[in-house]
Parts: sequence; structure tokens; C-alpha cells
Amino acid sequence: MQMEPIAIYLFVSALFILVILKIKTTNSSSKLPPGLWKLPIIGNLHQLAAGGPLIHKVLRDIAKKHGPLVHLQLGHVSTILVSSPEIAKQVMKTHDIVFASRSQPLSAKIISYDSANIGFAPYGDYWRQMRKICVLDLLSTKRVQSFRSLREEEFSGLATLLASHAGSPVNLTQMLHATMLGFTSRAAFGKKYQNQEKFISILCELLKVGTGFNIADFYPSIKWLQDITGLRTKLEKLHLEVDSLLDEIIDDHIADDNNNTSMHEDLVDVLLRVQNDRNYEITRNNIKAVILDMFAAGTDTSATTIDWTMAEMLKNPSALKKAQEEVRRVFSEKGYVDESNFDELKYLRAVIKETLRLHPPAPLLLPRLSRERCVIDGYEIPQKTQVLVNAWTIGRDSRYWEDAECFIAERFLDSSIDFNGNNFEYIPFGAGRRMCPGMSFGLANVELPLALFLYHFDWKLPNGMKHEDLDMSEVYFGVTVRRELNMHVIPIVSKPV
Ligand code: HEM
Repeated sequence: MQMEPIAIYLFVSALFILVILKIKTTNSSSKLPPGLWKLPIIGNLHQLAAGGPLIHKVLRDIAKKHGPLVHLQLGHVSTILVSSPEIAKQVMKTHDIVFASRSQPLSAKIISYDSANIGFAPYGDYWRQMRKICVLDLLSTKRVQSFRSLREEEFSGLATLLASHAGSPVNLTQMLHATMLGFTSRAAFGKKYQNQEKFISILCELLKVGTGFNIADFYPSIKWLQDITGLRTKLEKLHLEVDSLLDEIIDDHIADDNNNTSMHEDLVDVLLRVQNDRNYEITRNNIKAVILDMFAAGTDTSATTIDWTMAEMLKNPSALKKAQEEVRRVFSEKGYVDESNFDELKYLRAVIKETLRLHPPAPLLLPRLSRERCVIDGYEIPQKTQVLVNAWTIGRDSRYWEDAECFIAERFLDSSIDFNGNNFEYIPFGAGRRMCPGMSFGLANVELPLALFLYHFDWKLPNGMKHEDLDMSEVYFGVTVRRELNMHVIPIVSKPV
């Protein structure tokens, strides 16, 4: 059968249109930021895995080679990697509203009551409501102040414990993490519960298993992967255990409230009060999710910051000496440390800032998710792209920081650079709408123990170790990066506790 010329014409035209369309789609996907070559199915996962476990360093090397904005295909998850202050500013300031959502890891869905916590809630009315409660009440300056005597009691207790081990090596890292968890439990629950130790040990396990990179999160639509990795079963078991403990604690608070026995508002009291307020719609699960958030986001970050600060001061004895002289001068008249004179601790604050520059506890912040298509630096970022901001690399960018790899606290003494989310070369607490709402709480919990350590003790490394030999290797614990080795150090009492 012979084809009519008109049919041939239509066929060729259709083919032509298809080819043009294909070229167009290829071009638009080539507008994605530059990327590495990809394998089918796994994308760039193999390149990340080959780089070793310190993912922020692997990503630094990728950025060195491919630039400050890179596209990565992590399994099924399209991701951009941000590694310069300029691009970070575009993501977290200029287009903050577009990138204000979060990806939903399986752990947040299971542990945090379908991402009902603040850290992983998708952008929307629920997150806005919970964030408002957090900023105005739960973690406000007034609330941080209200925990002052509790903080002083808990951390003075730690100083007393250290004094009882004076002259012998102690595992300072372990003591710090235990005290921080104990303090947070009392701030959250008001008193020590019979099952507190159990709660804390399940929580530590949850943080270890549930946060960080899990292979199932790179293939969210392949449900069986969550089962064969055993992740779902493990998380569900831990969740059930922690859930029933939280139920006990909430029931107890409600009973105490009915009996009017509560003297001082703890975090559970605050959330129960807010629940009764008709302006908010909060379920019991929402309360439990937020309480877990206070532990997950607040304890490890703060204890890790203290640990790194002590390590940096021990490695840099002149910084230790200056900080110690300052604290002893400020509190010499009083004869003890309390929070009332902390504004005078300028050098100690500079030491903490420098530590957070070199060791942001969450080097990649928390991954964000784009809510709609956006153009950054001329590149197309499609909707639902995950965003990793490498705050660790940014804090060591030699264009912004002289001797970027060296610990120099003095750089912050007369500097206006702060971690409040306005200086994008320095973002240990993130920036924009999803910036850490617990910054004041966290800093208060970091400053007090450090001031106590410096005031009461001189410090020596064990086994004649030289300060320059102190190991600063890193290891991931969920999303935070700790020192790989626990810090064993000898406290020598200088001013009795
Ligand atoms: C030194 C201590 C701390 C550091 C370095 C730190 C750092 C961070 C970082 C980097 C983020 C992600 C920010 C972003 O995505 O832009 C974050 C989020 C968050 N932090 Fe902190 N944090 C600290 C202490 C705390 C404390 C003490 C609490 C509460 C008790 C807390 C509660 C939260 C919450 C709820 C979020 C999620 C915010 C949201 O998604 O809207 N943090 N933190």
C-alpha cells in the first residue's frame, strides 16, 4: 500500500517535533548543577561510599573538584550539595521559603510519630505552629533563664564528681554526655523518673540507629528495602518502648497537675498547658514527638561542643591559659561560678565560637527539601530536591578565613561575625526559617560547664601525652560528628568546688 504524500509529511513532522521535544528535555535536565558521572540505579552512592565514613570530607572533596553547587543522584533521591557561603545564602535567605521543607527519613516517620517533631516536620501549618511554640515558650530566653538554677545544680554536681577523681584520669566525654542527658531529663520532666535510665538508654540507641545515612532512605518508594535491612523492625521496637515510657511520664504530669503538686514548669508542663490553650491543636503524640526532639536535637550537639572545646583548649595551651585567667579573674571575688557574670567572659565565648567554626556538631546541618522549582546561580533545581549544606567546609573556606585550618580564638574577639544566621560563612546553627531554635538553650548549656571546668581545675593529659599529640579524629554519631576517641584527662583541683 502506497502512503499518501500528506501522510508522509505528517509522519515526518511528528518525528521532527518529537526530536525537538527530546532535545528540549535533555537541555532542561542539563541545566541541573554540574554533577559526577552516575551509575544506573545507585547514581552517585558508590562515589560517596568509596570516600569513607566522614561524609562531610568526601563532600568537601567533591566540591573542590566540581564547584560550590553540585548535583548528586543518591539512589532515587535527587540532591544538591551546597559548599560556599554565596550559594548557602541563596538557599537559606534569598529562596529560604522554597527550601524550608525537610526530607522525611524513615526514622522520623516511625520514631517521631509521622514526622510530628519540629526538626523533620514538612513545611506547613503544623510545623509553623510547633515552631512558634518553641520560639515563644519552650526555648525562649525566659525559659532558658528559668532553668538556670537547675543547670547550675547539675553541672556543679559534675564538677564535684570530677573533684572526687582529682589527680586520676577521667573519661570526660562520657561524664559530659551523661550529665547533659540528666540535665535535659530534669528540664523536660521536672524530676527523676524510676525509668529514667531506661529512657536514656533507649534514646541513645534510637539516636544511633535512627539518625544519619540509612540506605532505605535513598529508595523511599521501595518499601521492602526497609524490611530487609531490618531498619523498620528495629525502629518500631525502640519506638514502642520509648512511647510507653513517655505515656507514663505524661500521665504522671496530668495527675500532678490535678493535685496541684507541680512547683516549677518543666517542658512537659509547658506542652500540656499549650495543649489546653484553644489557639493550638496539639495531640498527645505531638507532645511526645516534640519532647523527643529536645533530646535528639539538644543533648548530643551541646555535649559534643563542650568536648571539642576542651580538646581544642588542651591542644592549644595558650588558649586554655587565657580562658582560664579570664574565668578566674571574673569570679575571683565571688569565689564560685554562676551565670550572672557570663557577659564578661569574652575570651571564652570567642573560644566556643572558634570551636563551632572548626567543628560544627552537625556538619551538614539537617537536609532540607525544595517545595517548588527554583533557579540558583543559573541552574535549575527541581521541586523535591534534597539540599545538603556543608557548613563544615564553609567554616574552613580560605577566602573568608585566614589560616582557616588553625584554631585562633582571637579572630572572634573584635569581630562582628556571629552564628545568628546572618553571616553565611559561619553557620553552625544553620540559617533562615529552619535555623536552630535551641541556640540560646544550647549555648547556656555549653558555657556553664566550661566556665566551671576552667575555674576549679587545671588539666593534664594522661600518660605524659603531649598537647600536640591529642588526637582530633572525627566519627559520626547519627548526624553529629564527635571526636573519635573519648577524652581521658586528669583534673587537678585548683579552687575547691
Ligand atoms: C551547640 C548546640 C546546638 C547546635 C550546634 C545546633 C545546631 C542545629 C542545626 C545545625 C540545626 C539545623 C538548622 C538548619 O537546618 O538550618 C538545628 C535544628 C534544630 N535544633 Fe539545634 N543545635 C544545638 C542545640 C539545640 C538545643 C539545645 C535544642 C533544643 C533543646 C535544639 C533544637 C533544635 C530543633 C528543634 C531544630 C529543628 C528546627 C526546625 O527544623 O525548624 N538545638 N540545630
